Amino acid sequence: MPVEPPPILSNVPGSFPESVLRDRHPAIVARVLEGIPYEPAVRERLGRLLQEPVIEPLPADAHDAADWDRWGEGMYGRSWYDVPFLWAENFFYRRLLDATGYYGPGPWRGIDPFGPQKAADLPGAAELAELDALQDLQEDEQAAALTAAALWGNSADLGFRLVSQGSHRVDELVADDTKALWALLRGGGTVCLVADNAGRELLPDLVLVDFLLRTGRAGKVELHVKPAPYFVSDALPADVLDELRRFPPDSAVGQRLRAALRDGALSLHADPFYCAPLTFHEMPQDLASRFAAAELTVLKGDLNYRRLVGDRHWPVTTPFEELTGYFPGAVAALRTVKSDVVVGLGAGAERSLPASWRTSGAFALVQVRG
Ligand SMILES: O=P(O)(O)OC[C@@]1(O)O[C@H](CO)[C@@H](O)[C@@H]1O
Repeated sequence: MPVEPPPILSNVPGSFPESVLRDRHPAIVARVLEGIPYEPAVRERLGRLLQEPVIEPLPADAHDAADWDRWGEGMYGRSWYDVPFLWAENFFYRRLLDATGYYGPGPWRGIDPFGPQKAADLPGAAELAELDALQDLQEDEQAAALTAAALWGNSADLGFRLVSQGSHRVDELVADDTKALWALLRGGGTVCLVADNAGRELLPDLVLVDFLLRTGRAGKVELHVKPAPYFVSDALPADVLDELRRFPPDSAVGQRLRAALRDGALSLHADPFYCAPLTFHEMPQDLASRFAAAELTVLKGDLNYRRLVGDRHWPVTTPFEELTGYFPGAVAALRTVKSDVVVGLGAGAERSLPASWRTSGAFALVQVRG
């Protein structure tokens, strides 16, 4: 295991993490307030969260206050910019839920602050039809098309699109282990798909799940989603159901997915770990056992990648296999590059890439450790 470089903080002027805290978080709050007519007390709490000079802990009576006391040891009372970026982002979303009363006893309990944005981004008939049509292709062509669709779907996250102007199509793969990925998917065992965003990313993910089950490449699929609203568009169990309702009643894909949920070939999981400020190195035993038993675990998205390799200043040439050696079982990352952490590239690979390649969302990677 290579020597660990320091964690990424947000206090470097002009850096990507600084821009997330300074620009993206206020934009996220503004969009939440546009979408839901929250009462004045909620609006005030959200305003105060954005102005907070130093990080305040959760109220002592929050159901998970003890967890956050532990995870946040040494963080409270400091500037949001001076603590690890991964922790700061995670706690921002937890505090946003606290401010909106998501876990409270009042009327806003269980209301997804990002719900209106997610609803507006649900796929339309054209997108569904396009993916449905893939069934007519040869199997290996379907596999390739679905990998690409699941990959570029990841560039559609709503937090990213709030501040990004560019195109959301992936232009180039900076690492492409697609062949190795499919070589691992022949056995009919269990595949864990750790999903990322709802809407335009979850749709190809679901069609991919159907393909895996339909072709016998997976005997079972576990679809892992977030237990609570997180990073704006991250998928919750309710989002999976919303998405399934988008398939027309006569869609064979939709029918098969619903049947797979009913008979257990497809199962949903929403472990609290997925909203904790931790990396996969600290995953709970239940998840570790599931990943160990799976033929392959596919991690979708930028944040899962950061949690897989560690949100640190890794040189890009750090071998992916070494950093993921601790992961219990074979693992694949399918990710549009939308933050600074990238490993597993060849020496000099960066030279031909534009300066903004790590954060533009125009580049992607498929990396596998078998
Ligand atoms: O995990 P996802 O949805 O692919 O991306 C999440 C993201 O947009 O949010 C973080 C910055 O706030 C970055 O990790 C990344 O840019």
